[in-house]
Amino acid sequence: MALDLRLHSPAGAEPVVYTWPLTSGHGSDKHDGALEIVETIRWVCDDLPEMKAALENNILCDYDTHSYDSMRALCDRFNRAIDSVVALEKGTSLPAQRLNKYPSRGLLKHILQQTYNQAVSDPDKLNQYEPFSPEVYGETSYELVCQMIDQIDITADDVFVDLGSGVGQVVLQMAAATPCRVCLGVEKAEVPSKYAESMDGHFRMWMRWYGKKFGEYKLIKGDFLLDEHREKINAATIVFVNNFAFGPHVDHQLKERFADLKDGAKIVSSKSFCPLNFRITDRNLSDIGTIMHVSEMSPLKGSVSWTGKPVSYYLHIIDRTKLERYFQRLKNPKLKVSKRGTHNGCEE
Ligand SMILES: CC(=O)NCCCCNc1ncnc2c1ncn2[C@@H]1O[C@H](CN(CCCNC(=O)Nc2ccc(C(C)(C)C)cc2)C(C)C)[C@@H](O)[C@H]1O
Repeated sequence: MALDLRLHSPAGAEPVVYTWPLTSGHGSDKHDGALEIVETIRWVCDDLPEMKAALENNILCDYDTHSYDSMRALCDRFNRAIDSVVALEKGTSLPAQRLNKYPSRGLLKHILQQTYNQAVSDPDKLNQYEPFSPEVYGETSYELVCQMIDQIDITADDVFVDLGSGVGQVVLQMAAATPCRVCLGVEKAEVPSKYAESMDGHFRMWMRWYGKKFGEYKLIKGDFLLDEHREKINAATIVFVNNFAFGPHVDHQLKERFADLKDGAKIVSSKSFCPLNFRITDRNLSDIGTIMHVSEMSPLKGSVSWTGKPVSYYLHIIDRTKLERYFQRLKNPKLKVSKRGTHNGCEE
C-alpha cells in the first residue's frame, strides 16, 4: 500500500494522513510537505506544554525530510506522545478547558498556510498579478489583517464582509481571530470560488484536528454588485474591500451601497472612497463623504508597495450626524463659520 504518514489529533479528532512522497501544494520540492509536518508538530507542542514531557529527547532536532523512515519515526513518536496526553486527560476535566479556544495568531497563520497548500493544488490558475495574491498571503496580508483587527474594536455583534474574497483567506482569518457573529466573503470568478470551496473543507478539518474555535462564515460565489447581495452589504458592520484596482464604475456602485450602511459601520479599503480633507458644502451634498469620517490607517511596518512607498489603508466610519450638524449650522447662523474662518472648534 502507498507509504503514508499519520499525525494523531491533539483534540481526539480523526488523524490527518499524508501520502509519501509528499507532493506538497507548491514550492514543488517534496520536503515542503515534510516541513509542514514538522511545523505542525512544533505548533501542537507549543500549544500543549505537557507534550514537552511526553516527547522523548527533543525529537524535533534530528529528522531528515528526505527520508520516509526518519519522517515515519518522527510521526510515530509524536503520535505516542499525543495518545498518552489525550489518554491522561480522558479522566480529568482538562479537555473542556484546553479545547475550543481561538488559535494563537502564529498557529492560525500556520493553519491558513497548510489549508492553502492542500486546497490550492495549482496556484498558477489564480491570476497572480492581484495585489495581495493568495499565493503570498502569509507574507503581507496576514499581518495586515492582524493590524486591522487591532486597530478597530470588534464585538460579537459585528457582521464582516470581504468584497471580492478570492480563495477566502481573509474571511477564514476573521472567523478564527475575531468574535464576529458571522463573516462573509463574495467572489465572482470561477477558479478562486472553486478553490474557496476546497479551502472551506480543509479549514474545518484542520480546526477540528487542532480542537480550535472559529465563528460562523460563508464563502459565497457571486458578483457583490448584483441585487441579490445588496442586503449582505447593508447588514454588514465591518466591510473590507481591497479596491485599489477597481475602476470608477465599481467604486461608484459600492458608494451607492455604502449609503445604506448603519451609523457606526466601518469600511476598510486600500483606496479611500472620499478625500481625506472632505468638507461638506452645498455643492457636494450627495457625496458619500457627507455621511462618513475617513482616516488613513498607519501602514504596516516594513510593508512597501511595488513603488517602494509604504502601503496605506483607509478606515471609513459611517456617521450621519456629520450631515445633520451641517444643516444645524445652516439653520442657526450663529453656528456659522466664525470670522477667523475656523469652525466652532469642532470637526464638521
Ligand atoms: C454588475 C457589475 O458591474 N459587475 C462587474 C463586477 C463588479 C465587481 N464585483 C465583484 N464581485 C465579486 N468578486 C469580485 C468582484 N470584483 C473583483 N472580484 C474578485 O476580487 C478578488 C481580488 N480581491 C482580493 C482577494 C483576496 N481578498 C483580500 O485581499 N481581501 C482584503 C480586503 C481588504 C484588505 C485591507 C483591509 C488591507 C484593505 C486586505 C485584503 C480584491 C483585490 C478585490 C478577485 O478574485 C476577483 O475575482
